[in-house]
Amino acid sequence: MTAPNDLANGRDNGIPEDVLGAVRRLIEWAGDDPAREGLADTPGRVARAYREYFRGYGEDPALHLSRTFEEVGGYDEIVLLRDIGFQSHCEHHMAPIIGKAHIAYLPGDRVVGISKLARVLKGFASRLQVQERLTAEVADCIWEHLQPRGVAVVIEAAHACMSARGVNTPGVTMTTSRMMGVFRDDERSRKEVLSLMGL
Ligand SMILES: Nc1nc2c(ncn2[C@@H]2O[C@H](COP(=O)(O)OP(=O)(O)OP(=O)(O)O)[C@@H](O)[C@H]2O)c(=O)[nH]1
Ligand SMILES: [Zn+2]
Repeated sequence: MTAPNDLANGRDNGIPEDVLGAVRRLIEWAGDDPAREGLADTPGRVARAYREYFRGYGEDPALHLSRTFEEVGGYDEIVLLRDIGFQSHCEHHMAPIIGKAHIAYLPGDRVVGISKLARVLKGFASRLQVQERLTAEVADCIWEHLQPRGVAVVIEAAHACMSARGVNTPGVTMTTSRMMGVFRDDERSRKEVLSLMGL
């Protein structure tokens, strides 16, 4: 049943009743009363939050790399976007993964607007993920669509499924990386990009 307040404000229009019902059932299963005043609008809020968390299923991150430009004054060194904060959700527990990414590439013929690298990250992060796949998907997408001479992606993140449950160990971060092209093949380039990342 749709909660009265949700009917009044109409914000749950378009959210399937079985989705609202599933959240109500989870609240009940956790031990609370989904009909009490403070929880009456919660299924709608959760459903809308899911739309935000998982908006990545509705987008193709590669499209962010379709607008490139050539005129960069002959610049042919590393381009690095450092400390890009992001959040995702682990596919095992649907718990938050919160961290930062460093994304670098060595341009070939074309460069991309720098915000687009963060958009690619957010697109893949807004899905159920494991950190290894997120890292690989971001690197592969840039490699394939920008055709640079090298790509380096390093992600450092904390997993709420480790800090807030299970092994209950806050303060742990996981680091993953994917190096492609010169950053994989050439030791000096790899060292340079890692040093620019502050690693
Ligand atoms: N490699 C990897 N593991 C992850 C990631 N996110 C969560 N995990 C782990 O996925 C594993 C799932 O293990 P299971 O034994 O199936 O689940 P569980 O019984 O809930 O495990 P615990 O978390 O140890 O309680 C756990 O060890 C998590 O820490 C990730 O991004 N990468
Ligand atoms: Zn997990």
